Amino acid sequence: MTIGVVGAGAWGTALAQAIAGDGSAVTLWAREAEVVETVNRDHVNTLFLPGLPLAPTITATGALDAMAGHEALLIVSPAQHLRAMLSRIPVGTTPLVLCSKGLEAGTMKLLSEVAEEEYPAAPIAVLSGPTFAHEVAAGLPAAVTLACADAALGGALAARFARPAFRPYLSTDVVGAEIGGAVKNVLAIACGVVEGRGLGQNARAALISRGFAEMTRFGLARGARAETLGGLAGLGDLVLTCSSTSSRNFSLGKGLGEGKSAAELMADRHTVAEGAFTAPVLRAAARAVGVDMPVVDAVCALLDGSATIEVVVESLMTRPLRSED
Ligand SMILES: NC(=O)C1=CN([C@@H]2O[C@H](COP(=O)(O)OP(=O)(O)OC[C@H]3O[C@@H](n4cnc5c(N)ncnc54)[C@H](O)[C@@H]3O)[C@@H](O)[C@H]2O)C=CC1
Ligand SMILES: O=C(CO)COP(=O)(O)O
Repeated sequence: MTIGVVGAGAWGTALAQAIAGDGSAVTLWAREAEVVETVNRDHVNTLFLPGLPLAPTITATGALDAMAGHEALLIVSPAQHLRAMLSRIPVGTTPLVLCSKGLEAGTMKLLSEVAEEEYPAAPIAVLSGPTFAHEVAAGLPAAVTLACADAALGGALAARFARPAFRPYLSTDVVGAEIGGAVKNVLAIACGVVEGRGLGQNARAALISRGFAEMTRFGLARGARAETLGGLAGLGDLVLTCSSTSSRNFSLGKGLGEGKSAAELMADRHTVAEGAFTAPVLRAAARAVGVDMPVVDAVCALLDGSATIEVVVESLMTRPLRSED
């Protein structure tokens, strides 16, 4: 099965590197000419994954036409660019493995719904889980959820991607795998705020736990399975990104906690903090299905500057007492 990877940010590059780990050829589409040049000439992605030597069997291209003819395509564009990217690729019936995390602004759609709209004949899979790109690219052990409604295709893709240090677990719950990855980015911002403002380890653990309750409520309302949300793509990724400044979302929250504005923190960044884009979409999507997500609401208020951290913390802590489930 020949593999193409669309999007040469940190994650697309790390996935190409993992797949090329057994000597496989991988085609990597990059938007930036500098990335195409340095990957092909020096076997390094200077812009998004500097300092990590890449396999020589990775060939970068700036031509989307070159992505035709692969047996599977991994799509790793930022969520808000995914539809536009897909519309420019000759996909046809090629299986698409969605590796981005987010919801589409405007439509509130899951990325699998966007892909299905663009290419109704292409089978869709989702690869998601606790995976900092630099660790995967360095060959450190990691495990992911590989979700595909067609279990046989999911199994074939998982077998193609599995490496001694990269272990996919199978699922048929595409919706659950996607919702886990999209929601955890927003919750990671909240945990970063706790860190930046010095609100303590207890508050962070409470946020992870109550945030997971929100993820579960929303996920179940949208048809996800509880086991998926409690697995690698949900709880696993939530724990990872809520605990480390290696997470761009956590770091964004930390900056907010230190008193900087979202506009200041988002200006000039060339890497993506998906949670900032997902938060208002998720708030609207949750309201549309009648699900209460107070932590997500709080993150939205901090991002748009409509409430201070003190107000947000007080309102979370003084909500009417309720049962935990
Ligand atoms: N970095 C990580 O550790 C992981 C990232 N992801 C997800 O992968 C997706 C991509 O993130 P990264 O690879 O980290 O990106 P990145 O932050 O390293 O790089 C930014 C990416 O955005 C692309 N981009 C910028 N403007 C664009 C436009 N107008 N149209 C299309 N593409 C554009 C750039 O070419 C580049 O590929 C995100 O959804 C992220 O949540 C998932 C797992 C791990
Ligand atoms: O999704 C990720 C790890 O699984 C990466 O998290 P950040 O986008 O917050 O860096």
